[in-house]
Amino acid sequence: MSMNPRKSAVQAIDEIFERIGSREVALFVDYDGTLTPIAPKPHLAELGDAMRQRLRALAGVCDVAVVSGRALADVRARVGLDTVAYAGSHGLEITGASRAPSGAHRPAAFEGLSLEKGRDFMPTIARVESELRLRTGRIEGALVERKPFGVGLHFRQVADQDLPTISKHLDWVLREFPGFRVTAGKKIYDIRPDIDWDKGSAVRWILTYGPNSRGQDPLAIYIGDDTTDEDAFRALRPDGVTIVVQATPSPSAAEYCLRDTGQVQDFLDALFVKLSPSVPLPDHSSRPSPSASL
Ligand SMILES: O=P(O)(O)OC[C@H]1O[C@H](O[C@H]2O[C@H](CO)[C@@H](O)[C@H](O)[C@H]2O)[C@H](O)[C@@H](O)[C@@H]1O
Repeated sequence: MSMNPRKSAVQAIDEIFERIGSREVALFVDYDGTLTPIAPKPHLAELGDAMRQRLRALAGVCDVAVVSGRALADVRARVGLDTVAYAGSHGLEITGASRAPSGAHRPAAFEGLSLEKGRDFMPTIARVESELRLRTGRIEGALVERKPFGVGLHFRQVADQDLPTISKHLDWVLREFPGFRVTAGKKIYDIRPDIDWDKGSAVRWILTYGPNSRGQDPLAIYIGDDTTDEDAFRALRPDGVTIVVQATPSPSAAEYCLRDTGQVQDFLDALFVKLSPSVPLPDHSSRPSPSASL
């Protein structure tokens, strides 16, 4: 992981455009902390209309996929666009766009792709979920989030003195249910099947079986902010354009950075202009507020 001063993707926009050249772009974006500012609780992280408009517009000029740690059904409902593809449960479930963008003369993004990894783990995941609910149910602020292929244990609202108890229960579950691994994200422990598959494998799979099957060699652009996005950064370098969203410089495998979701929006605007110079930008009126402290 590099701590070298990273270039801002907004300031390095000309360099990124040079890398795009005449290639098609495949745009991958993470959800929490990238498209929406981090919120106190998972259900509060709603996608702003301005960001949705940008994704919709971009889906008309390049293939777009939202790659999230959330359940695929959850992130799809939050984004609410059927012209983009989705990967949920940190890449363990994938689906191509269900519709082509109207009037854009392009096929649906990553058309026909569909994948589920870790189905064999589902019965055990249900047991992990119920054990965690049982054991952390009395801890004020602890929240268990079930995804089809994993379980999130949130502690953003948990008092500092209760954090060791959270860790103790997590350790117990990991001992009791071998075959799982845990990723520490932003005030969350994500318990997922210990298989060789992550957001990096997911985007590589999408690139292999998506656009390439139409005879293209797109340039991947990946924007993300969290631990599991690092897998995608590593998988896509050196060809892909990798952009970490972070308020202060911290170690990351990404080549470029953006400060917050407001800058993500600025970058998406610039990308849209590059890919479709003759089409007017969507409305600029509503901007997300910068990410709160992470
Ligand atoms: O890969 P992502 O789309 O970034 O998902 C990562 C996790 O995001 C969500 O949790 C995080 O965001 C919440 C809302 O902003 C916040 O309250 C929480 O503390 C963060 O960890 C989501 O709930 C998780 O399932 C994802 O794994």
